[in-house]
Amino acid sequence: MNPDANDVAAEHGGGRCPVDHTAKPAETTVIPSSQVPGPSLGQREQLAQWAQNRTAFLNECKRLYGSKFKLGFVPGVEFFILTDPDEVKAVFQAPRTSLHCGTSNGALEKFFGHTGLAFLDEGEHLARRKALTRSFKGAAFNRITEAVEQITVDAVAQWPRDEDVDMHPLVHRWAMNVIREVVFGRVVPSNWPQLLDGLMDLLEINTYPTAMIMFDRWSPAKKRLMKRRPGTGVKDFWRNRPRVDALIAEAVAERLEVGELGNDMLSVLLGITHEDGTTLSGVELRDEIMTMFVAGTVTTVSAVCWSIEHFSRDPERLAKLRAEIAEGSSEYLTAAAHEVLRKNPPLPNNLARQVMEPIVIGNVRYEPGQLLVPSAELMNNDPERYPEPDEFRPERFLGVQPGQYTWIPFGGGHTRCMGDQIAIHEIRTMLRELVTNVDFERVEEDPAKAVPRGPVVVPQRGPRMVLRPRTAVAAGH
Ligand code: HEM
Repeated sequence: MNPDANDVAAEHGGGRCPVDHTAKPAETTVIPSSQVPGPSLGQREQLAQWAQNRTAFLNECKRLYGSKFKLGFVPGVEFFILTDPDEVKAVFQAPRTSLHCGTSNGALEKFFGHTGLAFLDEGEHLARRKALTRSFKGAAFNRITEAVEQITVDAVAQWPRDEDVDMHPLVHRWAMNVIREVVFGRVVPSNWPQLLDGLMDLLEINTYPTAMIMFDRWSPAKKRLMKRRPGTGVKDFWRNRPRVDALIAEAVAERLEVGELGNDMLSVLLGITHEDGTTLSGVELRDEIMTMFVAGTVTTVSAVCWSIEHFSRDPERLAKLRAEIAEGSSEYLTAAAHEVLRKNPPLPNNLARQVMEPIVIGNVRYEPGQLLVPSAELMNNDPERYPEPDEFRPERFLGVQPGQYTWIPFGGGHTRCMGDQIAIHEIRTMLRELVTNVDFERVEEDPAKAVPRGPVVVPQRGPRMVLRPRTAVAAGH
């Protein structure tokens, strides 16, 4: 039996805990998930509303139905959107056998295959994640964060000045170079320029609505048909994927020849053995490497682009950020990174967990096959927690750590983003380098609309900017 909290407090010489832990929790009636409210609109209409203005649709559902509601915009799939921090915590802490994460990542299968970390569950996920931790923490983390500084200085120095540019591809190439460091470390493959171009071409599919369709699962006949259909990006995707696969295989073969192993991800992957003693296959290596190049870039790029969007529209806060940086402090910079991830979580509603065995969360019993979705978008923008949530206001996070179950851009539990600290470092480093060296001149007056780009949400058209060089005096050199 667990010791009573009061006994523990007394044993450690503390006063009595003000909460009576012996009190029985109030009886709650467990209801079946069929009783969770939700719009009575048909599937097509829900999908149309989601596609037309997802944020408004979700906010309206929350207003009408409360902190959790049911949506059914995909035939045969019931989504339960959750926004109560206790219920979100219960989802993140649920046993691995009750809720699966991997099985609900189908739309990304076309990039990652299904043997990478994001697709694994239960024991396989645990083992892979444990092995990979060495390439994210400790000495590896220090190596990566040091490299991010140089990669960022080099990138910003090369970005065009005094011309109208779309920031997205520039930021994306920079983020790819960071993940190159995570994956390959100091032994950069000799085909990296080709691999970088191939990855950028492959991810162009994210600019089409097709990106979130599971077209990998189409029949060969449908694949042939869709390849001929213009404006879907599918043909180019299928042309680019084997090219990228071959370049990754070449890079792996080169590493095996060089034989140098360290704490980079490829080294760690090459050292993994399955229970039967076999090492990871070429497909498994590819899937894991692709997981990093997709999961670790599209998200960070979204956050950096939103940071540029917000600061380019807010001269006062930009001046405040610059003043702080000039003083050698970084509290406001960190608060800005937290705020951008609050206001514009790159993955607004992508934390789906599939119910594998009946589970009670809150007062609801969910059934196998249903999808539980903690909504980062709704939670991070709750006006009771974050007054005037539409305002970009880094001050909210000055001296305040974001809550583990109320600020969830990185998800949570055993599948919480592995690159969260790297991502925060990237956002901070890029923001600092940019605001120190350039002035932003907006090409478009109006605030950028939030538009989907594959799994993430980004500012429409980039944002587009003219980067004006700051004079040495203005930059504080
Ligand atoms: C702002 C940037 C980023 C955001 C918002 C973000 C967000 C997320 C989210 C929401 C998840 C799913 C978490 C869950 O299911 O609970 C995830 C998973 C993951 N992310 Fe990130 N991510 C970012 C950057 C990165 C970076 C830079 C890397 C790699 C260096 C990375 C690697 C991963 C991996 C490997 C997973 C799968 C974890 C697992 O299944 O165990 N992410 N990320």
